[in-house]
Amino acid sequence: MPGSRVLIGCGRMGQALLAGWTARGETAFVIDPSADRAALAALGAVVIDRLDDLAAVPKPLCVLVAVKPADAQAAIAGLAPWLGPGDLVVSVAAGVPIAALRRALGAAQPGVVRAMPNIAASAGAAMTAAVAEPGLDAGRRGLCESLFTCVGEFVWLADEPLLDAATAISGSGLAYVFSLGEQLAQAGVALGLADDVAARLARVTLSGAGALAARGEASLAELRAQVTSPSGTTAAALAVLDGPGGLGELIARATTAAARRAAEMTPKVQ
Ligand SMILES: NC(=O)C1=CN([C@@H]2O[C@H](COP(=O)(O)OP(=O)(O)OC[C@H]3O[C@@H](n4cnc5c(N)ncnc54)[C@H](O)[C@@H]3O)[C@@H](O)[C@H]2O)C=CC1
Ligand SMILES: O=C(O)[C@@H]1CCC=N1
Repeated sequence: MPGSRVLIGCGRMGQALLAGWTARGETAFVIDPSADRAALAALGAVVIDRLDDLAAVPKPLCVLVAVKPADAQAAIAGLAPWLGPGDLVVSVAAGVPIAALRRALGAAQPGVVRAMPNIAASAGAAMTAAVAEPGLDAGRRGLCESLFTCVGEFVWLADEPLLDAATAISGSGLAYVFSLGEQLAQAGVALGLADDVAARLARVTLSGAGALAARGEASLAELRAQVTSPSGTTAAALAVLDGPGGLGELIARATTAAARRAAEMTPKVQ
């Protein structure tokens, strides 16, 4: 890529993305006061201590903002003096709208994208959804896609409010699946299995389901049907899960709460 990648905020999400970039041979400049210099050097990343040092970084800049939502505007505002019309700012901060990012940029006029990846980026298995400002050119759209396709799959969404839905489904969704695994392990213990055996059965079942789903050869409904013998054990369990107050209802309530929370966070960061 011509120009330079700059990562602001190298915590859980930033590090996962950075590892994907550097594995592809991309160099990146990292701004994070808590940066683990040795770990970043091992990845081939360059830590920037003073924003003034950005003056020497080859342009155009492609800036990925991965700080907490409450820190996003301040982090971007600090960078604004070094940003121009040919640059790109991509924020993964949940609930921080493009308008708030644009306000923080002031007179600087880089292209702006808001994206929602997930932490499976650290395993090269992320799902990222994103919305670009209207008019963003194809070159920078492609550049944005490349930030995320090296760690998983990517989709553009038509409207910014849909990002709250994506946050509720794929951004946070891994945690629901892990929670399901925890519940399975606890249920195994209740049925008489030793703790470690129950935990192993649950973990490998989760990863097995993920592996089958990742093949993409069958829909999730088809995969479920393959496990479900008529009048068998799985059918007995699914009758409970599909019943009143069951999994469908719980997931609908949980994802509605997540999407609502993403929308609630918005005014606090403007
Ligand atoms: N953790 C997850 O599963 C996902 C997180 N996100 C978003 O990613 C963002 C980061 O989340 P995490 O990585 O989980 O948080 P984190 O707390 O692990 O990392 C945030 C990092 O930002 C650094 N930081 C704070 N202020 C800064 C500043 N002004 N300049 C440079 N660095 C600064 C901190 O030192 C820290 O290392 C959040 O906005 C979150 O909404 C999005 C999708 C999934
Ligand atoms: O919980 C959060 O706010 C972030 C956004 C999506 C996943 N983690």
